[in-house]
Amino acid sequence: MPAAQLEVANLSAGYGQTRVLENVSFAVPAGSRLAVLGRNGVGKTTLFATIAGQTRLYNGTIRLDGKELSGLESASRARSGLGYVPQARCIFPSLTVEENLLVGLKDRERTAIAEAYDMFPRLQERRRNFGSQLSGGEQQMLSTARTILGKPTVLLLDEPLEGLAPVICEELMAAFSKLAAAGDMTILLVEQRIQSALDFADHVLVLERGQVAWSGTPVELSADPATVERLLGVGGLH
Ligand SMILES: Nc1ncnc2c1ncn2[C@@H]1O[C@H](COP(=O)(O)OP(=O)(O)OP(=O)(O)O)[C@@H](O)[C@H]1O
Repeated sequence: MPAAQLEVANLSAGYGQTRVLENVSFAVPAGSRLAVLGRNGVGKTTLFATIAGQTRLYNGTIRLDGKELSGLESASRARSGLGYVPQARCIFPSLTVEENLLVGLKDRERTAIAEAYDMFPRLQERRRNFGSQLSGGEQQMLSTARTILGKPTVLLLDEPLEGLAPVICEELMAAFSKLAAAGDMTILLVEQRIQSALDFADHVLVLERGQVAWSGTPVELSADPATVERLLGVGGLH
């Protein structure tokens, strides 16, 4: 399946009575890469969790290639093509790397695992290790690989670089870029490492207090240090 377009319109969502997102709208063209940035607590994770069906939606629509997702359970959204790699790396610690990969596959061919190993050769080297024995970076690779084996057409990556060493960050970002270049997935990335996100993305959305505060290209954002300082709180990006 080719990459899909994601359209979010007038989205308001939160947890119970707590409203976090207010009237968020944006569209991500098929095959493109969107970075979602913002200070801590502005609602980035809530946005991804809402798209994935894991929060309370008060209002709005979420369309994947025109198909409305908002009434569907999380599992149905995944079957419709939505891949979600949450901030908390989702792996089974007591299963081996290979067993972790097989869990999602059910009756699909095992050959799909070769694609995961091709993307993350480290996982092949460690295929007999338990999830609990992996480094943070390897856990992120495994969590991402498990989602990708579901062949999503839109992929949400929530802070994949959190807590990882620079060399592992580079390895992961190179793998994500390769994935994006293959054209099968539209990728949305939440990341605190702003420069890595800007290097990756072709469009940027900045949230502030649950609303879209800025939208444009990485070049436009990099050229606007006042906006960067105001919305992201960093004095220059390098
Ligand atoms: N399960 C929850 N129940 C109630 N409030 C929550 C819950 N999860 C998050 N929040 C609140 O929602 C707001 C947005 O949090 P969210 O995690 O979406 O922000 P974020 O931009 O991803 O932050 P960070 O960069 O720190 O991960 C915060 O005020 C947070 O306290």
